[in-house]
Amino acid sequence: MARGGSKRGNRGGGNRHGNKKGSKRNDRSNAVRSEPWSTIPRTNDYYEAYYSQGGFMGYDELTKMWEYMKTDLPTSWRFTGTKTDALAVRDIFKERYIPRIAATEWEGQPVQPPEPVSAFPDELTWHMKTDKKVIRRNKQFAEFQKFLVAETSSGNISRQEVVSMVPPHFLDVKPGMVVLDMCAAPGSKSAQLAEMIHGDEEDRVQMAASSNAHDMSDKSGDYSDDGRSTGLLVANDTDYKRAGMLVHQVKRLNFPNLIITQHDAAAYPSLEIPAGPAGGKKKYLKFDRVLADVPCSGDGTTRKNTNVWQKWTPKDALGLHGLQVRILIRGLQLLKKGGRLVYSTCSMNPVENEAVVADAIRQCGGVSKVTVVNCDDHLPNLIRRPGLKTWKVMDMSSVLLEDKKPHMFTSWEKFEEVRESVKDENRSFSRNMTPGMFPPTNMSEEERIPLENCMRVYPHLQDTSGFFITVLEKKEDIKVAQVPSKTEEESGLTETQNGTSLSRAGSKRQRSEGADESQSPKRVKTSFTNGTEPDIVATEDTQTPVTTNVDAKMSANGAVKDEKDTKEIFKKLNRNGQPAQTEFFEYLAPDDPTIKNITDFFGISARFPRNRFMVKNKEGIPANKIYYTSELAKDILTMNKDRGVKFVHCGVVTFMSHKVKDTDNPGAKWRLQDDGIRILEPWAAKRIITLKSKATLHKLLIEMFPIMPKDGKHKLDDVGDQLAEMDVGCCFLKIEKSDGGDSMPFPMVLPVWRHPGSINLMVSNEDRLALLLRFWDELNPPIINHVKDKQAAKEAALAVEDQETALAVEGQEMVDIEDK
Ligand SMILES: C[S@@+](CC[C@H](N)C(=O)[O-])C[C@H]1O[C@@H](n2cnc3c(N)ncnc32)[C@H](O)[C@@H]1O
Repeated sequence: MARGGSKRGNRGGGNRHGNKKGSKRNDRSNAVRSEPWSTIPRTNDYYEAYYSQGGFMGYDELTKMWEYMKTDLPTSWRFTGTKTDALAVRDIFKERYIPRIAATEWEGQPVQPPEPVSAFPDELTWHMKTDKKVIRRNKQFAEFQKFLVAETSSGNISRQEVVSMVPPHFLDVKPGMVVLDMCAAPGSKSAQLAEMIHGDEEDRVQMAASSNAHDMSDKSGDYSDDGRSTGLLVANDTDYKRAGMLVHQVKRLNFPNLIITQHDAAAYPSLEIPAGPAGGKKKYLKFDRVLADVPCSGDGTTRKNTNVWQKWTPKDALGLHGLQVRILIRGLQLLKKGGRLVYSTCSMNPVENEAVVADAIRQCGGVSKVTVVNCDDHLPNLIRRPGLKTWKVMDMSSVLLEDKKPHMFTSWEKFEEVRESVKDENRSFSRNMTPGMFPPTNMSEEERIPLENCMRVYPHLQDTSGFFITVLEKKEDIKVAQVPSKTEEESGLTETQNGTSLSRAGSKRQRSEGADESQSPKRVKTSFTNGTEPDIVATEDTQTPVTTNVDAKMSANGAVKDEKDTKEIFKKLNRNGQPAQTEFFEYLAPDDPTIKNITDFFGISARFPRNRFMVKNKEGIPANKIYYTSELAKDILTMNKDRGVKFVHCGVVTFMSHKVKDTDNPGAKWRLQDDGIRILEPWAAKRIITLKSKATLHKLLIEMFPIMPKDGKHKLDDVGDQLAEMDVGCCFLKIEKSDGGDSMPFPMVLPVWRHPGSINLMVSNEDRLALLLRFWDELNPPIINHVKDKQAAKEAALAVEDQETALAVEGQEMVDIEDK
C-alpha cells in the first residue's frame, strides 16, 4: 500500500508544462515546431503520482510518456467508403496537396506535410503533426482543409483519432456478420464496422445483376442475397442526444444493413428473430461480433481534452468499473459461441481495463468459457505494450479536515487491505471499492487469465492518445456467477443523495453525460453518509454462482432476467418515466400500387426485393419518402417494434415524392435519392443515362438547369442526346470510370431530372462543390443558375412550358438540400 500527502511533486518527471522550446518532441523533425494549443497547466499531482507508482513502465519510458502527454495531439483522419473510392480520393489528396504543402515554408523553416500512419494498411490513415497556428495561417493548408471538410461531408473521409480506429480492426468483421456496437456514439467506430460489413458488395451486386438468373448470382454466404451483404450492424447508445450524433454520422454511409437503438448496454434487450422455416420455439439474435467501447474516465484522451489535467481523480475509474463489467458481461451473453468481442476504453487505468476483463471472465465461468485472444500477428506495425498482470487501486480519501475536501490518496494492492482500513472512521475513502477491481489472485495455471494478451497503446509509442484494447473469444455458453452491482448493494455501501449506490451514480452520470475521447470526463458528484460503517466483506457472496443459465437471460439487478421481462425493463430504462418511444415505421406490401408504379417507371428487375420498402409516417402512402432496408433489418424491426425496443434509426431513402404537373405517369412523380441510388441502379433497365465525358459532368455541375429545348439544340453532348429521348422525370446518370489524361478514377451514379425544357443534376450544393474540388481542383467556382433571374426564368419556363422550373424559381432552388 502506498500513501502520499497532498501536494506531491511531479512524479512523472520531465517537463511540467510541456511547452518549453527545445523539448525532445520538437527535436524530432526540422519542421515547424508544435506549440501547445491550450494554456491549461498540464499537471495534476494525483494523476501523475498514480501512473508513476510502478507497474506501468520504467522511469525513462514514463518520462517520455508524460512529455508526449503534455503536447497537442496530431490531427488525423482516414479515407472511408468502399475501397476503390477511398483509394482514389487518397491518391488525389497525395498527388495534389502533399507536394504543395511540402514546398511551403513557415518563418524560414519547411512545413511538415501530413504523413500516413504506418500502423494501418494501404495508407488509408493519415496524421498531421504541424502546429495548429501554421495550419490556420498557411494558404496550402487552408486549401487542403477545404478538401478535408468537403470530402468529410461527402463521406469519403472520416476525421477520427488514430487510436480510436484500432478496435474495429481487431474485431475481424466479415461482410455476412451480424455485429453489435454497444456504446456507439458519436459513431466513428460504427462507421468503420459498417464499411467492413459492406465489404465489396457493390462489385458483387453488379456481378449478380448482370447475370440473368438467380442461380448465376453469388451465393457464397456473406453475399447470398443476390450479391448484397447479408450482414447487419446494430449500433446502440444510451444517451438520447448522442444517439442523434450517431445517426448523423452513419446516415451519410447510406447503409441499409444498419439499425440504431437507444438502450442501456448493460441491459441490452434480446432481439427476437424468425424461428426458421420449421417454426417452433422463439429465437433471439446472437451476434458474431460485439464491440464494447465502454464509457470510461478518458484519461487516455488528455492530449486532446486538456481538462483532464484539471479534473483527473481516481474516483472516476472506481465509479465506472461496475458499469463497465455489466456492459462487458451483457456483451458476452449476446455473443455467439465462437464469436469475438472487443472491449476497449480510452483510459489507461487498469481498474477500467484489465480489472474489468478479469472480473467479467471470472463471473462468466473462467477461461474455459471466455478467453483473451493473443493478437500479436494482427496489425504488427501498431506499437503496443502487453496488458498488466498486477496493479494498485488508488482512491482519494477525505480526511475530514475543515474544508471537507480530499487531501490524500491511497494506493492498495489487495482488497483485504481496504477491508482493514475502512475501520478508520475518520476516512471516507474506499467505500466504492470491490474485490473485482484488484488483480486476480489464487488461480491455478489452468484458471489463469492471460491478461498479457490485452493491449495498451500509450501516447509516446506512436504520437497518439492512450487506449486499451482486448479481444475476447467466447468458447462456451456462459453462466454468470453474480453481477457486481449486487455485490455493492449487498455489501451495504453508503448511498448518494438520491438513494442509489455510488457505482450506480457513476453509471447514471455516464448514461446522461457520456464520456469518450471527444468529451472531457466530469466528476461524479457524490455525497457520503458519514459515520455509516460500510461492510465491504462481500467476497464470499461474490463467489457464489447463481445457477440459472444466463446466456440468454441475465440475473442482474434491473437487467434482463427473461425475454418476457423486456417490456418492463424498457419502461424502467426510460429516463423521463415515459414509455420508450420508437421511431414509427411500416413496411409496404410487396404489391403496393405505388411501389409497382415506381419500379415499373425505372424498370427495376423483378429480382429486386419488393418487400423491403418502408415509410415512416402513420398514414402510409401518401408518404413523401420511401426507405429501403436489408431483409434481416426488416425482420428485427417488425418482430421487435411492439416489444418496446427503442429503434431510433433504420433505412436508406430511395424515393422521394416530387410535385410535377408535366406528366400523368404516377411513377414519374417520385425521384431517385442520392442516398439510395446505388442500391437500385444495378437492377434498373430504364431511364439510364451514361456519361463518358468528364467535361459534360463539369458542365452539369457548374450549370443548374441547362436548357434542353424541344428542337433538340442543346450543348450537353451525348448526355443531352440521351436525355432528349426521355419523358419528364428522374433518371440514373451513370458516370463511367475512365483512364488517361481526363480520367474519372471511380464510377459514380447520380440522379438527374429531365424537365420539359431543361435538366438538372439533383445533388446538394455541398456535394456539387465537393465534386468540383475533387475532380477539377476548383475552390468555390461560380455556379451558373439558369433560373436565377426570376423574371427571365419565369419567361423561360413559360416558353418551354416548364411548370416545374417556374415553381422552382419561386422557391429559388430545386435542389433539396434539407434531405442531404
Ligand atoms: C467511449 S464513448 C463511445 C465512442 C464510440 N464507440 C465511437 O467510436 O464513436 C462511450 C459512449 O457510451 C455511451 N454510454 C454511457 N453509458 C452507457 C450505457 N449504459 N449503455 C450504452 N451506452 C452508454 C455514452 O453516451 C458514450 O457515447
